[in-house]
Amino acid sequence: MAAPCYLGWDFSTQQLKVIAIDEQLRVIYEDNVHFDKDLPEFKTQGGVYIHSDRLTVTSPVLMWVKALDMILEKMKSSGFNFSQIRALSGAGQQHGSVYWKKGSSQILKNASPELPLHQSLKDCFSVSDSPIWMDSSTASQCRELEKAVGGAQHLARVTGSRAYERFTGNQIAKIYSQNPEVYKQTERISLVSSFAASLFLGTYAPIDYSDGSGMNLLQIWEKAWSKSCLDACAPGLEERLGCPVPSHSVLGPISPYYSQRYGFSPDCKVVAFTGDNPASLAGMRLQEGDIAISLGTSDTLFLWIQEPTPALEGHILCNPVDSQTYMALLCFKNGSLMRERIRDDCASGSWDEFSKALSSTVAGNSGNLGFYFDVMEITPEAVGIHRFNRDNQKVSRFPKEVEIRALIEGQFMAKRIHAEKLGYKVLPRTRILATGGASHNKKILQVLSDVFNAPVFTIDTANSACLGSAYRAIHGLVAERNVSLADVVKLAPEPRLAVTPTPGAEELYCPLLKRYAELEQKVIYNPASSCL
Ligand SMILES: O=C(CO)[C@@H](O)[C@H](O)CF
Repeated sequence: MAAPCYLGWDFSTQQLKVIAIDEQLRVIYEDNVHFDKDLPEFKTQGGVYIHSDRLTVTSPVLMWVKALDMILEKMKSSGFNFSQIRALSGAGQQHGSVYWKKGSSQILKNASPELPLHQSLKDCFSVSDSPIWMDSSTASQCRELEKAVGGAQHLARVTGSRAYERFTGNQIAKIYSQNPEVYKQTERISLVSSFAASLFLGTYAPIDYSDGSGMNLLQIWEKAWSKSCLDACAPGLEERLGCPVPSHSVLGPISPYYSQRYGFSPDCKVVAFTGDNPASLAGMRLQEGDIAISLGTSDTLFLWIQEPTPALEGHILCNPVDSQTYMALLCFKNGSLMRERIRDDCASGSWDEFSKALSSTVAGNSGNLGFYFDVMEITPEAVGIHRFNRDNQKVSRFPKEVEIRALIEGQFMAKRIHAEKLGYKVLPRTRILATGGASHNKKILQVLSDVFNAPVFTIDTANSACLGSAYRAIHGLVAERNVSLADVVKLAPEPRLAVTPTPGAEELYCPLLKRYAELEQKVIYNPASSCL
């Protein structure tokens, strides 16, 4: 009898990934299909089409279907034993949407095991190029939605976010207004995550609460669609979306298509798919009070929050592993590219010199503060470089090592301030899980630890969404018995402790954080007086 295993899928922007883990959570198989390289017939760049208006960004839905066919064939020819899979779950890039044409439910249900799925489903989509998260062509729909429901702050309070161009409700509103006939021909609208789950289920899979929180349509407290938001986007939307479900739901057994074509056990369960960031929270095994910081091109914060306060920045989502709590997502666009530019200007392009500068300057930088936004920042909406001395006077430059510390302290103080604005509280048990390029630099992590007054652990999250999906596949089988995800994955490798806060850090940074928040109000982008 083959040892049971669990699959985790990640339908991300550039590739489809799969990971198989055994009962001891050891990875026994992983594979991927890279859209540009392995499916060149679709001619995508980075898995997407950037349209001539530079605002519209889409991906061909049949490419995602064909990638699944391809990866399953690769697994089959590698001799993978599909009959050992007890459950599977997955993730999809958030906010993207898939439009199923009238009659497709029957075609999906009766797909012949003699054919690859992409051949059976080739006429099933009323929109062949799905809008995805990189799209920013729906500014007018965002304004209309906020107006229809009582303003940006009210929309944030109800759905967890103000209106964002990439959010699905606004994308659906654009399709309805520009192609009413296409919308009429559409019997079901999925997110990328629930579309992927549908392929395994052989019928339309419901949207889960967590990924549904990225649509500007779901009431995150009641966990039900907001009628006023639905009506503001398009008529008859509720029946096209179906009812949302808890993210740990077992949706049903895998479609017979997979048993007949690949040898899956008919008892293999499909657990609701979710968004890539919620899946990463599961993969990083975040617990209440933890913060995950991905220090990448843009810096992303995931927070596990009990009592969130939705704000005009950042996003509050239903928590994918505990439907009584929430997760927050904060994106900071000026991340590693900003750090590299200052490294080049002030440390001759060397991280060693950059680190030495951090060691040679005191925590708190003698009261010097800086805001570094080479590109328009998301959190907050601001642009440019703004430096202030200890007396809050604007200055045009800092000595090189002061500039380096002002950048790093400023980036991390902004993260703490905006996390606390969303209701996050640094608790005695708070852990910071750092990942991404800069998480290999201990001097940078020491500043992070001091600003948050919390220990920093490093964790490799290359496949966190995939791994998190495999963890959620296991969790789905026991969630109804109130077993927490943490219990299910306690055998997983622990994050490694990297640094702890310097004694006295909290007393030093508390007043600085207050000053930083006040000065930030001065640098926020105001189109009327753009020359600050
Ligand atoms: O838009 C985002 C989150 O709000 C991105 O992180 C996408 O989920 C990436 F696929």
